[in-house]
Amino acid sequence: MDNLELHNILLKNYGIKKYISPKEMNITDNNCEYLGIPKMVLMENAGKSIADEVVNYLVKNNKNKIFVFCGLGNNGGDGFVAIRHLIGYCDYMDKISKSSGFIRFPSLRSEITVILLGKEKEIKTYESKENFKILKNIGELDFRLKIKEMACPNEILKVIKNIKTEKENVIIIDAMLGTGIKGELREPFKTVVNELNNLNKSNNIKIISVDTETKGLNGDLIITFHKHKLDNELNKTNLKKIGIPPIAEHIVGWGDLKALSKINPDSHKGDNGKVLVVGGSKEFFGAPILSALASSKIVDLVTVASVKNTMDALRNYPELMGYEIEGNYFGEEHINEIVELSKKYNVVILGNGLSVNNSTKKFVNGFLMEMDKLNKKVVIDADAIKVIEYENFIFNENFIFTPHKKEFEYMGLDVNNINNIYGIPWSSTIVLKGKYDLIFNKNNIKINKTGNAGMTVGGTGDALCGIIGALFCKNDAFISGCCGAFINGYAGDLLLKEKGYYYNVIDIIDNIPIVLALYG
Ligand SMILES: NC(=O)C1=CN([C@@H]2O[C@H](COP(=O)(O)OP(=O)(O)OC[C@H]3O[C@@H](n4cnc5c(N)ncnc54)[C@H](O)[C@@H]3O)[C@@H](O)[C@H]2O)[C@H](O)CC1
Ligand SMILES: [K+]
Repeated sequence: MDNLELHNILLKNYGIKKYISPKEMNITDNNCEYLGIPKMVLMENAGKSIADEVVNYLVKNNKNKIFVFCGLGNNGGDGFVAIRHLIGYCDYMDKISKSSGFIRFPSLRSEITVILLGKEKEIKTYESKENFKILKNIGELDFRLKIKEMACPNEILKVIKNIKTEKENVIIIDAMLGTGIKGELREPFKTVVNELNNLNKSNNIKIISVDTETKGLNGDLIITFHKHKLDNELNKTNLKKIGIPPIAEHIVGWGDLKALSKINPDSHKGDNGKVLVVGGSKEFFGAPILSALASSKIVDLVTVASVKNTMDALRNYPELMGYEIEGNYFGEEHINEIVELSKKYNVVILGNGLSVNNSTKKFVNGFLMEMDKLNKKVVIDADAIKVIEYENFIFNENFIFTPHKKEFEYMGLDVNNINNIYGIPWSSTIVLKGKYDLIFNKNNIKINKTGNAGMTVGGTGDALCGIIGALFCKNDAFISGCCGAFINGYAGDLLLKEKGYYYNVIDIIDNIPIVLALYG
């Protein structure tokens, strides 16, 4: 069974998530674009679904004045689209004679007032800017559409005071903030939310929120998209599908890379990650160096702990540091010193070129026991996977395994006998390599399609570990596994375009910064 089939089978086992976090929604949104669905299309679908719901509300409750408070992000953009569709329900005549053969639409007899809480030039995204421009084009000619750009709380207070005096029935649409909110509410949003909450006491006013209620707002109805958001009260939320395919939540794309923690410009040496690579042996002295080179493209400090042969080879790489152990293989006698050494690093990458024998078996099992106690983040690859005694092994959430199919079977998990994968018991993250990489743990599963046949060249697994280990310094295991697989494969895809299949792992490693610059 290939990983694509396995993914489809396992997906059923994960079931459908009812809620989605803002971070997951953002990743999904961006991965829709990766799948080829423009954000503009999603915004159009979202805005139309708002308008349809508002019109229903209008007809049922005979409301006919609308005030839309819009933010500067895509929540505001949804608001702009909704207004355009609401105008589309308008007609120029108050009465429509039967003979004219017009179908009776719920006509909005009076105006729609749009309050942009800022200046047009402050609107953040392309799709939002474009939709605001369209509204201005319409507003110039259709006097029922009044557009105001306001940032000063006092000006806004005047508008809200006028709403208070309205005799007619009013709908207020909250398109201020959605899933992009960060931290405590800033002005002028804070004033608006407080005033709208006071306003909402009168029964001729109803408040409808786009996607989520702006923090602190207590409205009457929320129209949310694609999946329920954790903060929304379900009993006043209508869920609208806007054309996001389920796979958008399960494909690894640039949306995942955009969600990686960013380098802090004021950081000091070591703040952006320190990786310790524990691997190598008399025969296989190069593998840990490849892993370390890949990590060194992303983090500040990388040290290779290994045997003399590796140290000799390491001299050619001044960007890497070395820690030499006695003997030709890691053994029980090395556990304490490497545990001590590991305390200075954020992540340990274990296994590349370690060799499979009794000595390394004792080292790996004893060392991982200590890593579990220290809650240390470890990427476990290749020979380390082969020597772990799984029967009483603790798969904790700080471990990432990077097996190919054969190594996966060492873990007692045969892809052709998936029953023992169902109900995955562990918190650890697995990156199951293949034509399609599967990244999964007990909560999530994603599939990565970057990469090509040129990646069969030696060392690409070592490079993958290095990337994952580096990302793991500042990110959680699942997103590190996903992005590591994406970056490694995408680096290979760039080379395929440039050189055909004839590239090696050093070419891949050199391409890591290019992929991160493109999407990170
Ligand atoms: N996910 C989807 O499939 C779709 C989502 N859409 C809508 O997009 C918003 C999320 O848009 P985003 O631009 O990421 O964020 P917001 O518009 O919610 O807010 C960003 C905006 O707000 C400012 N801001 C952030 N924090 C604060 C704060 N504490 N106080 C004041 N201002 C704040 C920030 O500077 C930005 O200007 C989602 O909810 C949906 O409505 C798509 O349009 C349709 C598909
Ligand atoms: K909102």
